[in-house]
Amino acid sequence: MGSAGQSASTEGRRLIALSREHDRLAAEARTAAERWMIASRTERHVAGSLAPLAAAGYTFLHDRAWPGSRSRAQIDHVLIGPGGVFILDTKAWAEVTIAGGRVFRGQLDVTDDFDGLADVAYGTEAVLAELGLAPGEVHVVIVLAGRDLRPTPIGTVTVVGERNAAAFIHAHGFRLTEAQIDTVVRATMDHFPVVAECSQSVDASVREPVLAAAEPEPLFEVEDITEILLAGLRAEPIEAWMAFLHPSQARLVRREFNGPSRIRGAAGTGKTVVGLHRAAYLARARPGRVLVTSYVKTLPTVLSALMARMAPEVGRRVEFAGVHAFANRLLKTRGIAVNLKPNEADLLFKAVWREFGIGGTLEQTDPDPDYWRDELSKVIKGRGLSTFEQYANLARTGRRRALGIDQRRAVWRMFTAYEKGLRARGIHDFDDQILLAEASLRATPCTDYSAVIIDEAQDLSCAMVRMLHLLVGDAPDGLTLIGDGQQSIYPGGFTLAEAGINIAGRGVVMSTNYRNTREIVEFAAHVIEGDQFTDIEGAIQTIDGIQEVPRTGPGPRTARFSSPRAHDAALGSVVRGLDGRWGDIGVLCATNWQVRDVKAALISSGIAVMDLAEYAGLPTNVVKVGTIKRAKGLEFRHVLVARVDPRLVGTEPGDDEALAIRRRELYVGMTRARDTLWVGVCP
Ligand SMILES: Nc1ncnc2c1ncn2[C@@H]1O[C@H](COP(=O)(O)OP(=O)(O)OP(=O)(O)O)[C@@H](O)[C@H]1O
Repeated sequence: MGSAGQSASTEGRRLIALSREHDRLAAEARTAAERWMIASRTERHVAGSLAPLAAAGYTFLHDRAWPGSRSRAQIDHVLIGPGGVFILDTKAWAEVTIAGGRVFRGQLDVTDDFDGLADVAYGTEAVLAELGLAPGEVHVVIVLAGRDLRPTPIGTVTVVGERNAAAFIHAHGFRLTEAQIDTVVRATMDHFPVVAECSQSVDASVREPVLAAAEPEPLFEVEDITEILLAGLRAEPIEAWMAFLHPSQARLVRREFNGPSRIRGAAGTGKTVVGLHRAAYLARARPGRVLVTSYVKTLPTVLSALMARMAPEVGRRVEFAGVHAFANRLLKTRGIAVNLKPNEADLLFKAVWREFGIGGTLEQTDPDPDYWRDELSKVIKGRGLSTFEQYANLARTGRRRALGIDQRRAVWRMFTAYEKGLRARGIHDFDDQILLAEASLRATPCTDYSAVIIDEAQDLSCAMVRMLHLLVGDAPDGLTLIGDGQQSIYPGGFTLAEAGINIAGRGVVMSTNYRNTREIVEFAAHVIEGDQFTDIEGAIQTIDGIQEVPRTGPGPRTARFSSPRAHDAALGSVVRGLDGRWGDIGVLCATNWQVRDVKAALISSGIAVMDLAEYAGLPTNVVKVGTIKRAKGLEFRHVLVARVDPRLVGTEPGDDEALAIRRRELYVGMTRARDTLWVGVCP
């Protein structure tokens, strides 16, 4: 009996413990169920709020698996449409505040909770870059359910209220074509698989519950939806390359370089396009500013306008400045006085040339004072040489006249007299400005920049490259040099080794020409055929690889005139004979005075013109006229290269450096043309 009573009591206790365990599990399941129900209601509601986007061409993927994860974590929505790819996570958070770039839920800082999604976006970018999608087209959006909150960027994600989400997405405009959307949708479906239904069997029988149909009120009226759809239409149109690249370009945009790198390639191979995307990518991916710079002072303005359309969200994180403007600003902020007087410096040079050049060994070697001005500016000051020994031993890469020790002594005498003259007058030239900036950065480093991208790097002096290198040093992905030695139009070349920069194993060559037609590429290549030049990588180069040129068009035309007057008189009718808008036409000359004459000729035949010096990349319906130097890096549908010296076309290239540089300049002018090229030759 004793033992029977005992076993009954044990069984009783066991059942009580079991029922308690059931209660605990049931409570847990109820809490979990509530969470899921809230999440599901929230997600469904948010999905409803986004529904107007379907009419605007968006495809919705709901409840997708977290890529590469076995957990049950889900991505609420992935939207793919004309504005790009949007990875959405919905949050039904009650008390949310955003302050100082952080997100708080009540007192709790939850900003770091978004890191996982940022990683998902990073992985998605990599997968879609294989198709050519530019990395900036993948966005992470945190939607706060039921809330009204304007889009607020937090690191690489954007937090937005449910009410504002659809308009925010559609305001990205029409960046992808239907065919591109289809391609991206297919790859995105593979990348974010469907969540496998979880089939936990439930050992319980319950009465079918009767649920009240308590769906929340709709968030939008018809007017709201119309407004959302209009937002997309109002977005600025973009160029094809702003959202979709060639896969090799998209890969290069994201490529990690463990130190300074160089992107090389002939005109029109998309180097600047990659540079711009890379600037935006680096600005998004890391703290600090990104500097995009170039020798041509108008180019950064144009690139900045392109960036504003391509990736408005990176905003002020990417800074565009000509290399002189950058040095000027740096010195100003640091309170270093520069008394820049280029005209007075020119007069001073003329005086020292009269005293030390004319009638001596230098004039015998080359009677052109400009050659010696370049020797001082590009060879000596462009490198910041400070002792005669340095100059005596210098290789003088790319200079056409070999100088013996006596000639070098004579140059050095002229140089020291010039420097003394500058100091006596208390003035600086442009080279001083760079050298001062370099010295200042050496003494007091600047840590504001995480990356520097130099476009048309072949045109910078050695000291300029050294100064820019000091901003980022050899940091991974810090310095990117973009350029083409074939387009080098300033004398006094140097090698990167001289500038203390090592790019071993980090040089990339681009070889597909996206800008010009095959006819234009072949025609322009003819001008520089056999041209040998020393590239900043140090090797003597001829033509940069075989270019693939997918586009074809009409053959370029050459018109020969007996005088500049006859040439200018014909220009008006050539311009009128071109189809399309005047804004698509660029008329390019070698010198400023040719520009002045050509502008006058066009104006007198009733054609509206604008000087390239004032051009800021905005579409205007006027013909752009300017020097080829100003047109560096730019492009026009139709290009008229005007007043071309007959010596530059048709004859064999000699070993004359000045002529070789002018031929390269002509080549640069010709390769600005996308579709048609006209070349006016006159003595
Ligand atoms: N993936 C692409 N798809 C379509 N067009 C492209 C693509 N990449 C570049 N382009 C076009 O080619 C043009 C030339 O590109 P970009 O200006 O980057 O060349 P570049 O190599 O810097 O030329 P340059 O050395 O002459 O300045 C661009 O303006 C753009 O119109």
